Amino acid sequence: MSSVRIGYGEDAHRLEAGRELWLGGLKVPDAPAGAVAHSDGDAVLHAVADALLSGLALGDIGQYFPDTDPAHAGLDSRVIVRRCLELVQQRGYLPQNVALVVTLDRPKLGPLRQQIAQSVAALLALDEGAVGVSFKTSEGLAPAHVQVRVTVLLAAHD
Ligand SMILES: Nc1ccn([C@@H]2O[C@H](COP(=O)(O)O)[C@@H](O)[C@H]2O)c(=O)n1
Ligand SMILES: C[C@@]1(CO)OP(=O)(O)OP(=O)(O)OC[C@H]1O
Repeated sequence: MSSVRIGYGEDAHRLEAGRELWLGGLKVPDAPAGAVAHSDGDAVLHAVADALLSGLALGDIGQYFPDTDPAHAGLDSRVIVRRCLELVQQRGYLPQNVALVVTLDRPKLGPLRQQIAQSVAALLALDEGAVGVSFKTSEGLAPAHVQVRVTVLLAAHD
């Protein structure tokens, strides 16, 4: 197998008023709506986890954490990322850097950029500078929707 691999993941959730919005392991303050999901609905962490798995062709998070399993109701998505990282490490690989893009109309996430980068970096044992975080609006095309796309570079370790 090659010594470097690229992983790609994405996730989307419908947003509904009265729910919490979690992104990258952080609860977004004053969010007008949060994700409708079986777990905590953290689309950043779900996309990161899928990117880790896809880099080594290990499937996707639904196979490891089925949304039909009541045991996963309200699940803290950091648990999903930790498990996926473990699977990658067991195969001799470590993430090198992550690039993630969140598409969300409201609220503005710019003030949370550093905290999200730090949180994702800590989960993956990376420096904050190895996690690039971009935000986009949908330009009003999908106001009740959060979408996240993530790439990750994996490299074989000794
Ligand atoms: N939830 C969001 C969405 C976007 N931003 C920032 O706004 C700028 C413009 O975004 P466009 O989609 O209009 O290109 C850009 O700098 C984003 O970082 C944000 O902070 N929060
Ligand atoms: C996380 C899981 C499991 O609780 O469910 P959801 O929170 O609904 O999220 P989704 O992005 O649809 O991923 C599937 C499942 O693995």
